[in-house]
Amino acid sequence: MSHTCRYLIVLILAILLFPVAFGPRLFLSSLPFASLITRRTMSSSSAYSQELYIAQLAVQRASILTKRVFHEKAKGTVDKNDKSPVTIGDFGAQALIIAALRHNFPDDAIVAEEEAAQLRTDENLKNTIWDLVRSTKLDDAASEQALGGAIRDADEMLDLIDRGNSTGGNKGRIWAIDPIDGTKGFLRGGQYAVCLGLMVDGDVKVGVLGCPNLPVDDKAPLTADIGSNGTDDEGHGVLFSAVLGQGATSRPLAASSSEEGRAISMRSIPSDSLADATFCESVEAGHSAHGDQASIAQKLGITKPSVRMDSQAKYGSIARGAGDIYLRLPVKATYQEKIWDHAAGDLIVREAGGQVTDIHGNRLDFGIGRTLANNKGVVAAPAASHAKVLAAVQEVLNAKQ
Ligand SMILES: Nc1ncnc2c1ncn2[C@@H]1O[C@H](COP(=O)(O)O)[C@@H](OP(=O)(O)O)[C@H]1O
Ligand SMILES: [Mg+2]
Ligand SMILES: [Mg+2]
Ligand SMILES: [Mg+2]
Repeated sequence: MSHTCRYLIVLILAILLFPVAFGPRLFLSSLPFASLITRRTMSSSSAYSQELYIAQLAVQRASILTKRVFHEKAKGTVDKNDKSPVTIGDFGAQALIIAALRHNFPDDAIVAEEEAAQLRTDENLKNTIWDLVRSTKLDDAASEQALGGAIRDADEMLDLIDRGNSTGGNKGRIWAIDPIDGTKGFLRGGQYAVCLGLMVDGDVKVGVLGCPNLPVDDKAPLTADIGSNGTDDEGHGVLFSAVLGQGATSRPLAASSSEEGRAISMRSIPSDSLADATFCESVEAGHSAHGDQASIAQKLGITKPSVRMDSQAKYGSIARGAGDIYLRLPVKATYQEKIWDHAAGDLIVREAGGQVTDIHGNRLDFGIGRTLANNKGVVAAPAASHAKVLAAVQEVLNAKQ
């Protein structure tokens, strides 16, 4: 065999063996469809896998608490003169999530919606919440252990709730918590979400949404949901998750942590045929401008009526293709959206193939504090049609001026 021939054989062998030697991920990542492959493999060794695992368990545990609150309220066990049951759910869920984060990531900062001041002056309220918190556990002992187990006493619970007082910013690791998003939906037995996101240097890296009243089935048609008395059957309760660069998934909220999530993606609708699109918006007319949103839909040729639902369940729903567009146009020019109302949903939609901006076309800026002070409103749509939707938003808003 000639020298050149031997050289050629070695070269061919090296090319063939390269993927084996350096791992299939490296090989696959060089292929054009790599993002599709990595989207389906949120493996336990990927970046932020521990954060995702803990966030999912923490949201699952907090959702168990909120469901208990809903059903105890429905049975009339909460005194009418007491603080509202949603307040009980908010405080309890926030305490449980922060306990899990403090145990696992003690150096991380936390921005959470609620604070404990009210509880410190109301013994009755404090004890009601403490009763719920100390008795809410995950079924699986190992998972409960991973979250650090029980909170010591009611005073520690109050201190944990107040650990959510970070001012936020664009430095380091900061968790954003909305223990119950869509308070009004929760009270009506409609949609609500337990929301948790991790930002690193102002960029959302991990997002988890627990939606106890959404259908588990990703293909279930999106229906207006202003209240259904709290569904609590096998077919409801979904957990949406995303890690930056790794895609978005959904799985039953009641599933064990070992159950792999299903990859979800937004529906791809050609931007010239938006007539078939489904758009969703808040139930509350005070939270987004229904009139402007109807005009935008009309401009886009959308014929179906909007689907109104509370909370970040809207982000989850469009991310799995149950709807297509989420519009949240400001009612008052002075209102600043809160980071905990959007952090998880923004990432889940983007990782599912969507684009999320404000009404000016800017990405949501989570790095300037507890609010999205640099943004106005939200426009979320499949990436390919976002520009067209945004143009319609701006036409409608400009025509008002
Ligand atoms: N004027 C306003 N404009 C926009 N959002 C508002 C608002 N007043 C309250 N909100 C926010 O709207 C959230 C609910 O959103 P949605 O309308 O999509 O269900 C509330 O979250 P909470 O329910 O956690 O308080 C609250 O933070
Ligand atoms: Mg909220
Ligand atoms: Mg809330
Ligand atoms: Mg609130």
